[in-house]
Amino acid sequence: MSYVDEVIESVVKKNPGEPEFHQAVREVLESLKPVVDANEEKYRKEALLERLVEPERVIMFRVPWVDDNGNVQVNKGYRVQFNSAIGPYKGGLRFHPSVYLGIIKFLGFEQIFKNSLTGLPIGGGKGGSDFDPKGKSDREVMAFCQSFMTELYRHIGADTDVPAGDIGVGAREIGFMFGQYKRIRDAYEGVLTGKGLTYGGSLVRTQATGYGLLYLTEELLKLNGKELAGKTVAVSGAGNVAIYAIEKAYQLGAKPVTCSDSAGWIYDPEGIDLAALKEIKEVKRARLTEYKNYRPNAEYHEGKGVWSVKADVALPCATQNELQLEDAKQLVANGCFAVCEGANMPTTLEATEYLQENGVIFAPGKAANAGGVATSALEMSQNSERLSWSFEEVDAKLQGIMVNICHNMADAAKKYGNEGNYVVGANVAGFEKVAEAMLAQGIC
Ligand SMILES: NC(=O)C1=CN([C@@H]2O[C@H](COP(=O)(O)OP(=O)(O)OC[C@H]3O[C@@H](n4cnc5c(N)ncnc54)[C@H](O)[C@@H]3O)[C@@H](O)[C@H]2O)C=CC1
Ligand SMILES: O=C(O)CCC(=O)C(=O)O
Repeated sequence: MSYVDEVIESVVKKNPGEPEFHQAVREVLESLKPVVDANEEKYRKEALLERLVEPERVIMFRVPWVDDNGNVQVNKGYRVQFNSAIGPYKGGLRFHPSVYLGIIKFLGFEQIFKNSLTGLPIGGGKGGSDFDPKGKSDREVMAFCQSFMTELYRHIGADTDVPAGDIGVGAREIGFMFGQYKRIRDAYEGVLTGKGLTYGGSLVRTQATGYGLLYLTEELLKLNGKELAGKTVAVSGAGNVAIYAIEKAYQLGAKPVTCSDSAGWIYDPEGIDLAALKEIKEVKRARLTEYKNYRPNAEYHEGKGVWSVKADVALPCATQNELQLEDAKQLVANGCFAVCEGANMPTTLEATEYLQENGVIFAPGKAANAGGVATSALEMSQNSERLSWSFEEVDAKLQGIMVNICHNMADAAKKYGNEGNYVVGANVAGFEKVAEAMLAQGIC
């Protein structure tokens, strides 16, 4: 059995009941085989892969809070500090009822390579809770966030671990958590990113993941002799990533025609009405059923279905494993030629393989959605130097980072004999820097 297969087998055995974590490890390690084979003796001697798949620290805690009816509620809280070889732990917090340890571990593991790909000094971490902000009042969300931070504060800091947002955690939640951290620690520091602009946030962070996804998509299409302008785009999700992916798609001359939430999806052949979408999701925090009030001619369907629409480019921006084999088959049958992941691991392994085998340009999330965390790192830099950069300055840096990621992953794929396989390219390019740093720092 190869070294990679041994480690995958041991991860499955030692981490029972965590299929998403197994999936993420399998996807990364299998694509690293050419690098691992070339360095097997050294890596085995240092147990490099065994250390890579084991988080440096896992923190799990109780989050008690009182709801508007005076009842005590209890949620689970997590922070997985996965790898600090190249910088302080960095990665978002997810508040969603589906959160359990396996989800946070898969996200933290992915974050190691994504953060490395940005070229910035940030390690990998992720956290969250099974708390569901949906349907809660602002007071309840604040009570929860304050309780969450009352435990988390002792494990994080501007130079140790810097959380940010993810599903269910946006500007409102970051604000409540920042306020509580400051109060407990009596320190005004860049301990979280995605902060409001009046208290240390960076311009462009709100838009960064969606914008970055489109910058990379445009560059990757160019690299493959195609262009984004004039193309029809299918987008899933209706949150932070999806909204700003749609916005930038329009700016680059493409036409996004779909979006979705966990209850249903919209097909608007005229192109998604961005102002309506922002009002429904960012202001009213309502369901997509409301979209028909703004655009009576658009279609609303319950359940899943975005990938059945005819589109040239697909951008999954909702959640893990939302694009499955059957969806991939439909996309290919409808002539889709590129899938770029805005969400983390939205495409299953089988669907990814099918897309690649059928000549679809496929950009994995750890490259394609790295613009969010990259801009978070730019927020950290601004906080350290007590300065704020202009929108244009941050946006230009973001664009440069995404173009670099695109070329680095393409070059790495080519170097290891897998030209055009951007899954291999992104994983190898992200891994090489982390591996070198881990080896240089000894057994730790
Ligand atoms: N916010 C960020 O900066 C980054 C987010 N991501 C990833 O992008 C994805 C979306 O995150 P955000 O837009 O930030 O979250 P969000 O909370 O703003 O929006 C999530 C969207 O996905 C939908 N969704 C969630 N679970 C779903 C399910 N089970 N079925 C169908 N739809 C579902 C929600 O209805 C919502 O529209 C996640 O995978 C996240 O990890 C990746 C990089 C950075
Ligand atoms: O901005 C950050 O620190 C993290 C963003 C994030 O959660 C992600 O890249 O998946």
